[in-house]
Amino acid sequence: MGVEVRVEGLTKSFGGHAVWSDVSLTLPSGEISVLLGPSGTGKSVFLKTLVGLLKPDRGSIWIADNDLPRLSERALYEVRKLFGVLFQDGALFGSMNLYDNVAFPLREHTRRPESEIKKIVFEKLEMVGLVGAEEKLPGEISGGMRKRAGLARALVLDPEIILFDEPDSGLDPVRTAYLNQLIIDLNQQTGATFLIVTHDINTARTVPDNIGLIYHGHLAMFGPREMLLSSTEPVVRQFLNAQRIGPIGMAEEKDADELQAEAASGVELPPLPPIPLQLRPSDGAPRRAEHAPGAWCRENGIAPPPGSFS
Ligand SMILES: Nc1ncnc2c1ncn2[C@@H]1O[C@H](COP(=O)(O)OP(=O)(O)OP(=O)(O)O)[C@@H](O)[C@H]1O
Repeated sequence: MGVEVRVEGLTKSFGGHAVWSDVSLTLPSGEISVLLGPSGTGKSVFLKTLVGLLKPDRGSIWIADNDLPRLSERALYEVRKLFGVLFQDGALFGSMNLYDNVAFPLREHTRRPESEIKKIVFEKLEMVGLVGAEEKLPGEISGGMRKRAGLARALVLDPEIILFDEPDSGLDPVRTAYLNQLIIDLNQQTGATFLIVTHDINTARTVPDNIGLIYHGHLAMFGPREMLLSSTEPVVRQFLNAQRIGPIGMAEEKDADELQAEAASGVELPPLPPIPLQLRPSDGAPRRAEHAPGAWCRENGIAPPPGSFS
């Protein structure tokens, strides 16, 4: 029912260039965490490193008493079964219909009879609302349906940890809202630990229990949602409120001259917007890891922006 993932001092580079260094964070068991960051800061690399597709230069990824980068190939193969991954485009096989795509991990990794496979495939297709589309090829359905099919496939081995790489990319706002609700409902049903990489600020503000921000080769901040949504730390504040004013420039970090010019121009950031309530499961029940709205702010003596949690 979900496991904790503890990352300690993780560093990854390609050809001597560090993508990010010394990343430490804990994904609490059964909770939803979101990872944000400007394009190219290595969020996808982080997901691939977590699941063992890329090897870090340094650091640990602890799941119970297994340190993933130090496991043998054989042991890693077993631990990988704890993960379900939804890749950006759904990563479906174009020549297979949705049924066979979803059945694929079961046929590859288990010896279950076809009758049992059928039962599981239909259960997962039902969870993502795709019963009736099982005969379709990926090329015959919309992008949103492909994401849901990829999600059904990610769920098929009953993972304890689910990683989502930009589940909302290419979706319109309405489909994104439906997908976010589906993510909350799946978290409620499965109790798995979720990590979502997204660029969608509305998703980041309403879906997770925790938020992390990667910027300029390091983890700028990771913690409870209310901590980041009430933060006045310049990078966090700029990114989570989608502002141009702040340390993050068009392509990279602004230099000192640019920041000075910005300060001299007298333009100020607008006040922090109210912190919204977290999305709840469709049946209106409290989330598994629900913390009372405003509890983190109260416990830490932080006044939330006016109008929060209403
Ligand atoms: N296998 C690889 N070999 C060499 N460089 C790589 C490899 N994979 C990723 N990179 C580099 O690592 C950096 C981070 O890439 P990544 O795709 O993780 O960024 P991202 O934060 O997910 O970006 P986006 O938000 O645009 O999807 C990029 O500069 C990319 O070119």
